[in-house]
Amino acid sequence: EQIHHLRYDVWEAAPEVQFSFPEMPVPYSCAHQPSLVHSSSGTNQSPGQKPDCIPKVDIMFMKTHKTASSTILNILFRFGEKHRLKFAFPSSRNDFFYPSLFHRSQVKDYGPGMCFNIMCNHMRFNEAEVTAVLPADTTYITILRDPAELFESSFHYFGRLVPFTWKISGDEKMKEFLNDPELYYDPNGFNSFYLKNLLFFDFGQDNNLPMDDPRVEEGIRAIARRFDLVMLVEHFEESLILLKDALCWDMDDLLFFKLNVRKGSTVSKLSPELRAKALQWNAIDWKLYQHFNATFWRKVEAYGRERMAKDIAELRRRNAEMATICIEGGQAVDAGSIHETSMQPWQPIGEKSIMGYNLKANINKAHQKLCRKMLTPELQYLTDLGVNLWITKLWGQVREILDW
Ligand SMILES: Nc1ncnc2c1ncn2[C@@H]1O[C@H](COP(=O)(O)OS(=O)(=O)O)[C@@H](OP(=O)(O)O)[C@H]1O
Repeated sequence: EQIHHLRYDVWEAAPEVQFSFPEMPVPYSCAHQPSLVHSSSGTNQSPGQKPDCIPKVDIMFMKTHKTASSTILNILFRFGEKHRLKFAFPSSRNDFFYPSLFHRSQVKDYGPGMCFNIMCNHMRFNEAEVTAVLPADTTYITILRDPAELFESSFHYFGRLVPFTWKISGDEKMKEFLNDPELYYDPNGFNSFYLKNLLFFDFGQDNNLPMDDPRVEEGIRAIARRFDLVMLVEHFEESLILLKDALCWDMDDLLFFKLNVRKGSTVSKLSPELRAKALQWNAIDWKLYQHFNATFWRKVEAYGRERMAKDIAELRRRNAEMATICIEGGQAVDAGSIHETSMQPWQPIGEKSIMGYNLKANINKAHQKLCRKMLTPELQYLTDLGVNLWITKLWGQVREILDW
């Protein structure tokens, strides 16, 4: 949930300032290690983990759009707090000036040689700049979603920020668009990337390439080379178990509630025909998804199907237990029914479709803090972690005044 249109109004109005820094690679982690030393003594090991398995704390999470990435962010925020890690955050807003390509100068408090452990906010990926900020052995992770579902979600969430959609008539705008995309789509149109190959664009690639352009394959290969783990929304729990394995984490670290979920009535059903059209329209993302779908299942295979099933059952049991402990009514509710403003998620323009949670009253002391963190939406959590989101807040206030 972002404020991308402001990028142009506020930031692009002034020429973009790109500082140049002396090259100073970050050779090793700067983590505070007490809790890790503790776990390496074997007292905090998950069953099935090697005794010398020390949690990895240097992590780059490429936060793609509409891919359950806010749920993963919440997991990373809690992990970072638990181990007192240093986040490379943006300043003044919740993304690294998306959709401009990432540059190290966008990192809050950045200076040459500075060491950060976790980078996880929305950005347009730019490998050379990202690797300049993080330790050399950082683990790179990301998540993809079926491009038809992603397109549907993005059309709902960002459609109004893409001016060429304004001329689409009727109630079923997405269907209308997919029936003849070329009639409406303008590759140079403002915010057009939200509606074509958004994943490929997020990875810093050109989302308008024809399929036979060699840069499509090259782009996919570059992502495969850089990322250690590519998760899939459709197999979210399997993805988390693979994450636990890749990072030597505990099951405790994976507990989550689904965040940024839309109410069912605002999800447009994709008929098989419409789904085929959405995949054809987002053909690069479909190729990307298929590639990493294959590597994903090879990883599951290597992990062991039975072991995976056992771990998923355990994760589900633990999550259900947490829902009973933390959530009033045990599930997400519409924005209008959320009592605390600090639990209100950011909404798309002109909508109140994103659901949120109410904390249970009288949660036992041992769980109070964890429950609140698990249910706190991204913007509020970022503020709690010390990011001053003045641009985001200003935009929120403008919207309130205009009743958007
Ligand atoms: N755990 C889990 N499993 C499966 N799906 C999940 C999960 N958590 C969130 N979601 C769905 O992800 C969509 C929100 O994605 P993001 O948080 O990445 O959105 S954003 O780009 O940060 O705005 C949003 O999809 P839509 O509801 O289709 O819009 C969420 O419902």
